[in-house]
Amino acid sequence: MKQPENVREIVMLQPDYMGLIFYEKSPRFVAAHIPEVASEVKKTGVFVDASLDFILQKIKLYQLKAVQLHGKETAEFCRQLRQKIQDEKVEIIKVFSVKEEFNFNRLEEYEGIVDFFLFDTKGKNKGGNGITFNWEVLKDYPSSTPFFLSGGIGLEEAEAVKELMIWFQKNGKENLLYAVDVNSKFEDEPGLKNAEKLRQFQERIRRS
Ligand SMILES: O=C(O)c1ccccc1N[C@@H]1O[C@H](COP(=O)(O)O)[C@@H](O)[C@H]1O
Repeated sequence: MKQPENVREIVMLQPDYMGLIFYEKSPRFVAAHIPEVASEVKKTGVFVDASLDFILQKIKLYQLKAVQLHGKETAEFCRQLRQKIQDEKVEIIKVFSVKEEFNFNRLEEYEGIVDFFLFDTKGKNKGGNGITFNWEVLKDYPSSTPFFLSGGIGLEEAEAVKELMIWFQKNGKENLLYAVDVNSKFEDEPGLKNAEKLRQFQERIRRS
């Protein structure tokens, strides 16, 4: 999200999280003022290999409730960030890019430091590539840290998302697939979300 009026419109849909991208090379880079949003909507800063100071500054300025680390941030970096924000209730979401396969051993050193993992598709850009990955790999997810599903999710993927949610429920892992992260497939232009498409998506994935 980056346009004030669009933020107001999308908040009405009561998303759990709302992403603000603080990566200058992104067409979604937040340069404008972002209006206050209801406290239930967690404003999430998306960063790519940013410095600790830069992240801390944005947390304060935008009252961020979560940070999404979308670069090559190490576990040690996440630990330092956690230490700096331990008095504020700011969640840390660490992103991993996936294509056909994924080595889940990579998560181990982040366990207990970050709140969530997020799986996005490996692509030519750091994020916002608009392409899905092979979600079958997630059925081998070995961790107890909940994760966000991301990467190229649009209205056409609603049924497949629901099937995956049901699979996790049926296999006693209902708390692991914690959230579904959508981005470019719901835009009229980069950074401008289409409220009607998002409403339809919510309706489709929430329908039991
Ligand atoms: O969207 C961007 O421009 C972006 C730039 C740098 C890092 C992350 C970015 N977006 C994140 O990418 C994923 C997937 O997006 P999409 O659905 O494939 O468009 C999502 O987490 C965005 O927050």
